[in-house]
Amino acid sequence: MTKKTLLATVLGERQETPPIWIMRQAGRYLPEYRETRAKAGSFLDLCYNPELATEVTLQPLRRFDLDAAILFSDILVIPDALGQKVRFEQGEGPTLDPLTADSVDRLEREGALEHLAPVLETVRRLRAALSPEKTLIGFCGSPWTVATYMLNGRGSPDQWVARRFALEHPEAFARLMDVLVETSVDYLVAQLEAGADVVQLFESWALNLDDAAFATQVIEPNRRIVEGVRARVPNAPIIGFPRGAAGNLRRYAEMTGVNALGLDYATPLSFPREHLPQDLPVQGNLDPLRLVIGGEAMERRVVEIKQAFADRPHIFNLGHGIVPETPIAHVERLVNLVKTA
Ligand SMILES: Cc1c2[nH]c(c1CCC(=O)O)Cc1[nH]c(c(CCC(=O)O)c1C)Cc1[nH]c(c(CCC(=O)O)c1C)Cc1[nH]c(c(C)c1CCC(=O)O)C2
Repeated sequence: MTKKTLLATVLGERQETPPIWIMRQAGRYLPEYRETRAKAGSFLDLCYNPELATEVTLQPLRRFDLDAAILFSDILVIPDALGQKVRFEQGEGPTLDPLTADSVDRLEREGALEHLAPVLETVRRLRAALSPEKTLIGFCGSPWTVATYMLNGRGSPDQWVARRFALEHPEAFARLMDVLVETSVDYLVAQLEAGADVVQLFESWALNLDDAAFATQVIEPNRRIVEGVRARVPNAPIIGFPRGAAGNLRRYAEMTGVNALGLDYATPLSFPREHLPQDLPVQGNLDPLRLVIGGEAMERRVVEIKQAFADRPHIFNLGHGIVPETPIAHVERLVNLVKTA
């Protein structure tokens, strides 16, 4: 049997050479993505089109020797499936009609999974198309991160509206977390049943929270998702990526029970050695800006990251998503360096 090295690493096996994938590896830095994207209509039309979503998921693997494919979709398909319609206007981030304390109870859980059926069809097609040594990664947004968009109606640098809502309307906020936890569990279980090997929880806005808010808004919902998924898919392999968690990283890993911990690029390379269990797999954490610049700025750091995490299971990745201005040649060089240096 052919081994999936990335899956094995999530499960705790250290590799001589770290496996690699790149957050947002299918995207606008690839001309073939922009071409397929133009055919699809809106961005969400692309997410809900199994044929085109399968195609863009596979595009980066045709160019680079990556060890995993990540399902092409978005974290905001969840609010869209719950009846809070999401729009992606050209050249802007996502917009939604903001949720209020009253409208939380009007979210429609029933039928949410049916709405997501095309995404699950994409997972099945990917499973069939991928060669057996490639790991297929499914994902969802973590409830707090998804809630920041649902409550504010768009991205915001400090998540002010959502942080305020959580403290001012704790009961409505708890009901919102319940809906998101339950829907996310159903969605991730369905992805695993459709053929995903691993799922990642994207908690992109785990920053700006005091440790009490971090416990209720980040740790507890993520813990409930891990528990809920594993109740139906025993030992499901899960990567948690709490971006910006900083001093809360260790507690996040311990209390949620994720198999592997995604590190953002602000996490010091000494952090795992000083603060995390020796056997905990980590993922990360090159600054995407170094991939844009390339040359020494990138190459030295890649070697440092590999050395710093060489004593434990390590999945090489960026510390956040790849950006559209990234030169393709730099991605080629990165993958080469990770595999050989
Ligand atoms: C916060 C968040 C979102 N989406 C996601 C997050 C968490 C990760 C992170 O923090 O980056 C996750 C995401 N979004 C996308 C993927 C696909 C899988 C992958 O290749 O990693 C994944 C895993 C595609 C996408 N999602 C989006 C694009 C670009 C849209 C386009 O092609 O026009 C892609 C390829 C759009 C999107 N989607 C979102 C925003 C804020 C934006 C606009 C910003 C931007 O344009 O880059 C919400």
